[in-house]
Order: sequence, then C-alpha cells, then structure tokens
Amino acid sequence: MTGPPLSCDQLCAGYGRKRVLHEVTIRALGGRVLAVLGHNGAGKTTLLKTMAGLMKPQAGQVTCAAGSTTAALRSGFTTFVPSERFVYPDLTVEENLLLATPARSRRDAPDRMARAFDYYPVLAHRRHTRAGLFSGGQQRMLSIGMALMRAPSVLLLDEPSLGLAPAVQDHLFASVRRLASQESLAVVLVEQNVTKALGVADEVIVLRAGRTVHSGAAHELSGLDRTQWWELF
Ligand SMILES: Nc1ncnc2c1ncn2[C@@H]1O[C@H](COP(=O)(O)OP(=O)(O)OP(=O)(O)O)[C@@H](O)[C@H]1O
Repeated sequence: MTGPPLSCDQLCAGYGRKRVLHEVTIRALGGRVLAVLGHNGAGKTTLLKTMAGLMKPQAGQVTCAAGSTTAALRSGFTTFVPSERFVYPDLTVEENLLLATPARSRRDAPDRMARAFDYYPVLAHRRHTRAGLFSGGQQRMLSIGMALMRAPSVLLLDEPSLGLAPAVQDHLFASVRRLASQESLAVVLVEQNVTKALGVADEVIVLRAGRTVHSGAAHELSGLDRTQWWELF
C-alpha cells in the first residue's frame, strides 16, 4: 500500500447547508493512533463519519487507499465503531461476532474470533452469553470485537470510554494501543478523556468549532496543565 490508508485534505463537511468542519487535513497511518480532541460540538463525530463514508464532504476530500470511502466501508477496509453501544442484545457473543463477519470471509471467522478473544478475554469466557446481559464496558469490547471480524485496516472509534468505569477505560485504551501496534491498524480515536487519549496516541488533532487549532505529536501535549489545556481548547 502506498500512501496513508486514509487521509483528509482540506475537508469541509456538515449537515445540509450548515458547515461544521472547516478545511481539516489529517492522515491516519497504519500502526498509529491519531487522537481527535475537542469540546462537545467541535465536530469530532462529523469528522469520523465523513472519513467513514457515512457523510459526503462539502468540499475538500477524503482519500482512501482502498478506493471510495463507501466502498472501503462496505468491504471492511474501514470500520466505524459509534459511541452508542451497537450489539444485538438477544444474540450471544459468538452470534454477534459471526453476524459482523462478511459472508465472503466466513472461513476466516474462527481465526478472527480467536484474535478478538485475545484482545478481550471476557468475550471468550462468556461467548455463549447473550450480549444484552453484558455490562457497558463488555458491550463496548464486543462492538470493537465485531469491528475486528471485518479485518479492517482503519478503525474509527467514537468515544469508546464514554460512561465506563476508570479501570474498564484503562483496559480499553490499552487494547486500542495494542490493536494499532500489533495489527498495523490505523486507529482514529475520538475522545473526551484527554489524558487517557494522549496516553495511547501517537498524533493528535484538536478541533475547535470545526477548525484545527492544533496538530502534532501526542507527547508534545502531555505536559500541559489545565490552564494551558483550557486555552488550547
Ligand atoms: N444530524 C445533524 N444535523 C444537524 N446538525 C448536527 C447533526 N449532528 C451534529 N450536528 C451539529 O454539528 C456540530 C458538531 O457535532 P459533532 O457531533 O460532530 O461534534 P462532537 O465534537 O462529536 O461533539 P460531542 O462530543 O458532543 O459528540 C454540532 O453543532 C451539532 O449540533
């Protein structure tokens, strides 16, 4: 693969005539975690959805190594995990994972499932349990496990830690880091939890009202105090 798996160039996006994102340029690279930070309403989810091909750019472009963003989403090259827990509550863990596997990849399902279980052992222990009986954290892990069944190259994660206890958040963030490093996945991580996101990210972009106010290496921001953060956001 030449070039980044997914990138945005001068991307503008929004809803109807309303423009939410203004000329955002980023690159998601294999094996790296790009954190997207910013206050509520800054445009983080809009950015992810446009990168995923769920929304069309109003101007600028999203370039995907696998072709159009919609084709990449359909083929599983790009996978979007929304902040709402999206699992089938009446199905078991195994059934949820199988349902997420593209029909053409059914033969690979056992290997992919083993890999998801490696990242989230609780899913293996409770593989015959209905997902609706799971805690919020376990459902979030199952959502990411379902994304892995598509063997993606790009993982777009919208606020994976939302509403979870700190210890569960730590486990999730550690798994995100491992996923990028071990699977050579390009991870784009939208997060409100700045400290934890910076702990696992390689690069960071900060959005304010849909505009990039900072982009660079994550370690450059890890030493900022609260006042400096407030000024940046
Ligand atoms: N479906 C929609 N139709 C119209 N406006 C929308 C829609 N979804 C979001 N917006 C608006 O777009 C702006 C950016 O929203 P977005 O959800 O991308 O921000 P965010 O940074 O992800 O915020 P949060 O952290 O609260 O999810 C907000 O002003 C929001 O009200």
